[in-house]
Amino acid sequence: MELFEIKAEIPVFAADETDNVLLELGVEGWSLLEDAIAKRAWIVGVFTSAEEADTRWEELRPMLPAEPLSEPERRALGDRDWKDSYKAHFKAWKFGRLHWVPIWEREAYALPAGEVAIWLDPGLAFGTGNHETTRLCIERLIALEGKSAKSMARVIDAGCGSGILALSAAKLGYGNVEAFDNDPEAVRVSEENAAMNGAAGAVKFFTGDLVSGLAGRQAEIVLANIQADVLMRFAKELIGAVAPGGALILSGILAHENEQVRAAFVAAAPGWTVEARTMGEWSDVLLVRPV
Ligand SMILES: C[S@@+](CC[C@H](N)C(=O)[O-])C[C@H]1O[C@@H](n2cnc3c(N)ncnc32)[C@H](O)[C@@H]1O
Repeated sequence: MELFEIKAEIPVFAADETDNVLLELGVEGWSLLEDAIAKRAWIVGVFTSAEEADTRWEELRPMLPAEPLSEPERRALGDRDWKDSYKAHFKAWKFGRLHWVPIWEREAYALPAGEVAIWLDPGLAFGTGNHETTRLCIERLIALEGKSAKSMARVIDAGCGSGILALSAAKLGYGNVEAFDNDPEAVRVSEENAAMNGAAGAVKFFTGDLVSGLAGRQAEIVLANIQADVLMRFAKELIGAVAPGGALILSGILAHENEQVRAAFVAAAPGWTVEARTMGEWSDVLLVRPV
């Protein structure tokens, strides 16, 4: 059965109210999509024909609590289950000798000899690598290769989402990788992804937040791709988890937030070196603790 998606951006301040309207009206076919990091929201409908999508949009539009920011975009999803529509957004990509590939492309994917694939099904967890915030972390992780003996170095992935960063670290040869998320569904997805990559024992995934997950732990590399305000709120815990000589990679930071995040961490970790880079509208911060 062919399906059609209709998608309109709405003001993020109206996201909760829009969700309530959908619930109260009991309207089927619509859902709310939020990007908490980018602070954007969309209303998305999936219907069985383009005409139905347009009719349902005309019915819904007057009931919305706020005007959409633009006219809706329409596209054919093709012959697939709508629950799997997230798959349309995940495209294989590579950096250095690592490739991140949707698991449903496993049979057909041509992996060059000597290169390494990480097969992923992110499900509803964040982390395909198609987002700049993940790529910034991966590029830092690869740039840090060779700075410490990987078999000995410890890695912590705070806010692991699909497990992409932790699994990448394991594939790069880091021998002691731990990863956690405060969303148990993300931990479940990460464990499934680990199993798909034959890395079930290579990474310890667990449910935890930035306090419980970091308590009593230190690593040579600590990765945290979480939004800026959360990073700053838990700066003490993140800094405390970095071993002497180790690195803290922070991402999920909009470029215009970078200065504020950097200032907060420099104040909390005096004497550490700090650098930052931007990718599109996103940025990272790398802090290195003196030995
Ligand atoms: C932007 S995603 C990053 C996922 C993955 N690490 C990546 O780089 O693609 C942020 C993740 O952090 C988790 N998260 C948010 N706040 C958290 C907190 N206080 N403690 C632990 N995890 C948190 C979210 O559930 C989400 O899975």
